[in-house]
This record gives sequence, C-alpha cells and structure tokens, in this order.
Amino acid sequence: MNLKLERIPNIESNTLQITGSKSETNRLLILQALYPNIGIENVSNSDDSELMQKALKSDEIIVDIHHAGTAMRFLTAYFAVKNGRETILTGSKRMKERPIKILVEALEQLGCEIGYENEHGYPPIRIKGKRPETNSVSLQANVSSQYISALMLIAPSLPNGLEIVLEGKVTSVPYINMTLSLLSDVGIKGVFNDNKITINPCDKISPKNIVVESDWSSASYFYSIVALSDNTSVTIGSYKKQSYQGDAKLAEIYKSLGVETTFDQNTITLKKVSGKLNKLEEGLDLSNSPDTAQTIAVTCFGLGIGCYLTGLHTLKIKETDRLEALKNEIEKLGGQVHITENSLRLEPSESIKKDVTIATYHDHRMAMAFAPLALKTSLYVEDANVVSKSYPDFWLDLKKLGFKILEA
Ligand SMILES: O=C(O)C1=C[C@@H](OP(=O)(O)O)[C@@H](O)[C@H](O)C1
Ligand SMILES: C=C(OP(=O)(O)O)C(=O)O
Repeated sequence: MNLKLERIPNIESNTLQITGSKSETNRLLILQALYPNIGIENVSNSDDSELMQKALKSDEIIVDIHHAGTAMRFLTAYFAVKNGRETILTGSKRMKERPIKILVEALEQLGCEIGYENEHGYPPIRIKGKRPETNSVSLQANVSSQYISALMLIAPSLPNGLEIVLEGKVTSVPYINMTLSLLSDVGIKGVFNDNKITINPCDKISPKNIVVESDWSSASYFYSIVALSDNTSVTIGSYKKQSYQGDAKLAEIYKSLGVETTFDQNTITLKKVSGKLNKLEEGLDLSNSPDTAQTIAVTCFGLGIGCYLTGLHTLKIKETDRLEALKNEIEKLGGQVHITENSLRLEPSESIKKDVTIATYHDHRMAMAFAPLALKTSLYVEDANVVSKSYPDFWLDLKKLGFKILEA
C-alpha cells in the first residue's frame, strides 16, 4: 500500500496511547517462557512481538521470524539451550543478510550445536538444543548488543548462571542495561561492570506482574511532528520518568530542536517552544540510541538546519542499510547528505521538493521518520504497511493529529 500525505499547515493537539516497548516486550516474553509465572501488561502489538509469541508457542521445526532482529537473536539463544529440541530458525530475505555469527560462536563456547543452512554466519540456522557445559563466554561487543542481551536472558536458566566477557567497545549499552533491569524486576540477580556481566542462576521465581512502558522509539515520531509544527502540543502515554529505554534521551535531544517535555504521572506532553534552534552540527553521538537516528536526521532536514550524527556503526546491519537509505531519500527531497561507515552529515537547506515518493526499504523507521515532513510538503510513502513491524497504529494515530492521508 502506498500513501499520499497531503501538506498540512499544523497539527491538532491530542492525546495518544502508544503501544508497549517492543524491546521490553520481547525480553519479557523470553523470560516468561523460561519462568511461566511472569505476567506482562501493556504488551507491544508490534509484528515483531507477535512473531516472538508465535515462535515461543510453536512446536514446528521451522520457525520463521520474518524481519524481527531481536526475536532472531533472542530465540537463537533460547532454542540453543532447549535440550532435545531441533529448530531451523529463519527469516525474511533481509534477515538472511543480518549477521548472527558472533552469537552462534558464543553459544558454541557453551557447547551448543548450531549449523548454517545457507551462508556461513547468517540465518537460516539449524539449532540442536543442548544443556550447556560451561558457564563462561566471551564475545565481540561492538556489532550488536542484541547478541549480549540474548545470552543474558537465557543465563539464569543455566545450572551455574553465566559470566559474559565483552570484547572491544560495547555498543547500544542502554539495551544491555534494560535487560539487566528487567531481570532484576523479575527477581534475578546480575551485575554489569566494565566489560563483564555476571548473571546468577535461578530455578524459579515468585509470581510477578510487569507493566511494559510504552515505546520510546515510537515516541520519536511525535517529537519530530511537534518540532516541525507551529505552537502545538501532543500528549502520549504511558511513559515513566525513570525509563529503561535509552531512546528516552529524546527528551533532552529535542530541547535543541524546540520541543519541551513535561512528565505528568504516566504521560508526557511534548510542546513546541519558540526560540533559537540549537544546530546539531558539532556532533551528536547516537551509539546509545541508534533507532532515533532516522527521526533526528529528518527533523533537522524539515527544519532546514544541518546536523552531524555519529556512533551510527550499527545502522548498516539493521532492517536496511539505514545510512544509504537516509541519504537517498533526503537527497530526493533536495537535501545534501554525506555518510561514512558510522556517521551522517546533513547540510542546512532552504527548500523541500514536493510530491516526492519516499522508498521505505522494508524498514518501518524509514516510513515513520519521513511522515512528519507532511507539515512542510506533500509527499508519498511507498509500502506504508511496513510500520507494523513496531507500530501498527502509526497511520491511525497520525490521522488523530489531523494528518491527511490517502491511499495512492
Ligand atoms: O535489544 C534491543 O531490543 C535492541 C537493540 C538495538 O540493536 P543493536 O544493539 O543491534 O544496535 C536496537 O537498534 C534494536 O532496535 C533493539
Ligand atoms: C533495529 C530494529 O529492530 P530489530 O533489530 O529488532 O529488527 C528497530 O526496530 O529499529
């Protein structure tokens, strides 16, 4: 489905309920499969979380998790230690290009048996579930934190817990801390110090009900909308002042882009404030919140200001090569973008072309990051259903703010 977004002069202030964090949900679903007396509220309705639930219930040999990266990584570890079970874990065409070798090699150190069905180092993989023999593992930590979280999640179910030694500069650290915090919330002890994580073994836990905070990566699109609007506000729930999600950093980042955040019990109100914008040209390191990069780059483009985003080394192996995709699409709209392996520089610009069709590269965040530009120009979004990977109600919620969206 392609959509046309007509240019709108401003948005209508409204209150929206955002679905639960996909990252928190996917962690808790693995923990619930290991410790069934965990209850989860405000579960994410994302495709990725639904695929995770389906996979955890499946008795089939072949488990297909489509585009869901966290599900692929977490389930690799989960099935690897499920003694006696054989699973072929596969996914979409893109998933078969997203590396898994670092995690597979870590699991092999524990005595797990995993083979590649096609290309070495990539899904699909054939997993013969085993009871691990050791309780210590080391792995490269600068490619994806998901490999580390995957090991942390299965760690308490191992007879002696697990010591995980991280090699190199650790990336996407808040996601590792999120895993540790959720383990702690269900009563499992763990420590993360320098380059070592230790998770204690745990036979069973007392019944626990965990309420998932709403998704901060999804909130990013409302930050962008408010930044590009004129004197408006949007209230979204349910959020916590002390969040486990690294993307909560948006509240601080968007101060520079004219958005003020007010916390009130479990909602946040994003309000456009006038004043001078702080160009993000000195360098904003997003290695702790990689999923916000597309939103921030497009907001800056919509505002006509430049930005220099760094710490983007993980973007090339996500749903698409997000650096290439951003450059292509912003340049179609008339902007100028320079990319390296780990950074993006956007030049300030004065105008935005109209009626451009934005390609989305099977990446939900490409569709959602460009949509706020409807406050500046009319545009088309190709394959707009991609948003369901993390935020199925995205287009409905935009309509509630007065966006004029038509099938094209
Ligand atoms: O653990 C998680 O839930 C995630 C970790 C991040 O990945 P990387 O660690 O690969 O950067 C992030 O981009 C992804 O959307 C979700
Ligand atoms: C990178 C993402 O997801 P995953 O790696 O889980 O596919 C994302 O949601 O932006």
